[in-house]
Amino acid sequence: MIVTIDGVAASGKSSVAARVARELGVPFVSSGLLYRGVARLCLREHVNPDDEDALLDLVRRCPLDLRPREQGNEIWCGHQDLTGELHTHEVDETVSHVAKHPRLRDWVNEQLRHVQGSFVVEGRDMGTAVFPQANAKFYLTASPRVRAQRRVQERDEDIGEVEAALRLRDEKDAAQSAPARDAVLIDTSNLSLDDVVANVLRAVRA
Ligand SMILES: Nc1ncnc2c1ncn2[C@@H]1O[C@H](COP(=O)(O)OP(=O)(O)OP(=O)(O)O)[C@@H](O)[C@H]1O
Ligand SMILES: Nc1ccn([C@H]2C[C@H](O)[C@@H](COP(=O)(O)O)O2)c(=O)n1
Repeated sequence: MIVTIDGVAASGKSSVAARVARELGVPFVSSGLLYRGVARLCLREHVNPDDEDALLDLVRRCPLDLRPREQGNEIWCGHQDLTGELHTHEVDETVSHVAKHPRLRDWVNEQLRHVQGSFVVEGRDMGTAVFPQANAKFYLTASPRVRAQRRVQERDEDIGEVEAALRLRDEKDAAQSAPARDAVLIDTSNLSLDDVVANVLRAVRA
């Protein structure tokens, strides 16, 4: 069984996917971490994120390994665990540049399609481009203000700046972020995490 959870930035995709996967007893997979891993490598190796050929060369030289773990996914580059370096301001600013390239997206999608068995996967285009055959599809939204409020509880940042950055990332990611036609849309603005998880599980088990 494949369950896809797509949605806009900071809408709760990874928190919901992790909880739903735990309830279903299957792994959860975070596609955004692969894009974030490439952005991290770009910053480290001083590669231009707008140069697709250079990015493809980078992932050939420094292959990334996505490891689904119950407590969260990890991204490794050889013997180096990059996981702790993926949710920084710099990566947030770079990642949409990386994610706009079709051939780089093909590379990411190929890594994801190697995942075997049942799983819950989250991202932007999991229910559309990558796993159109999924058994259940969800698309999470929340107002930019609510998403910014949730983010500042995790990171000590200015709420206005966080909201502006989220709006900008939504715009940059819009091309690959349309909901699947058969996805259940959930506006989480006024729902707790428990409510969203319960709604998803109810629909999956129906
Ligand atoms: N329904 C909810 N109610 C309250 N807080 C929530 C809810 N959903 C998620 N959160 C909180 O909002 C924050 C962002 O959630 P999360 O990281 O899961 O979003 P995301 O969509 O995976 O983000 P990103 O796109 O940046 O990877 C987390 O602190 C999470 O605990
Ligand atoms: N399937 C995906 C997953 C992610 N992206 C891009 C867009 C985001 O800005 C970035 C980071 O993802 P997040 O951690 O916010 O889920 O990666 C994408 O284009 N397609």
